[in-house]
Amino acid sequence: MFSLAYGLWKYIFNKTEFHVLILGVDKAGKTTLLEKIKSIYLKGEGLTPDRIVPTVGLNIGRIEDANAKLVFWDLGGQVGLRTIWEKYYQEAHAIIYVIDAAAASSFEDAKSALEKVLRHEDLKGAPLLIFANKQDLPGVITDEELARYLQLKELDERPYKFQAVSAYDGRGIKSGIDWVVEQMERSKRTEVLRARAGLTGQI
Ligand SMILES: Nc1nc2c(ncn2[C@@H]2O[C@H](COP(=O)(O)OP(=O)(O)OP(=O)(O)O)[C@@H](O)[C@H]2O)c(=O)[nH]1
Ligand SMILES: [Mg+2]
Repeated sequence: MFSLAYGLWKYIFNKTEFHVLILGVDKAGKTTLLEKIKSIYLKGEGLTPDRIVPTVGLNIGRIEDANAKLVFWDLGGQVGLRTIWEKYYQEAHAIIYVIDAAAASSFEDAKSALEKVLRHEDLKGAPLLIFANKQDLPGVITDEELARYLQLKELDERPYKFQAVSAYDGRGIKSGIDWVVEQMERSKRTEVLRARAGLTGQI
């Protein structure tokens, strides 16, 4: 009886856990964003930009919002480290792709790396949030301009959104996260990952 009641309690009150993969070329601002996300959602935790170094391994961040637990995986974007990205694809519910909107010289690299990500079978149907980062800098391009520049046909195969953000002042981050949570909650891919894990509401 107790286990039945406990099972029901867990079913009702346990929040779904989602895995969000943060990708993008080196210096796009992924780790700075992750630390800003932590400081927004965990009230005060999170490193300041001056303490962040280029990522070689994996940074993990965990937050909770009203309905969901989110686990962020932030990987290194240097060319030699991008082969590691695909090891995380199968388990990811969604992708946040970060672009330095102030560095026109990085756009081509960012575009071709994103094309490769979107072509990968293991990410089929995963919602994609594209952050046009560094909006606090002069001369940045907007999220709409970035969308026009990228023009990827692979985008049509999944829910996607462009969002202007700054990992320094935090603008745009919360509405981006709200969007990605909503997408993951209703995503067919979430059902597939859940079925694979063989657990209800536990992936
Ligand atoms: N002005 C400004 N600078 C930023 C912003 N986000 C990141 N930066 C700076 O951009 C540089 C790279 O930031 P990182 O967070 O290390 O970039 P990354 O994408 O994690 O880089 P890798 O780990 O090498 O892949 C650092 O000097 C950051 O302080 C932002 O929103 N505004
Ligand atoms: Mg990093």
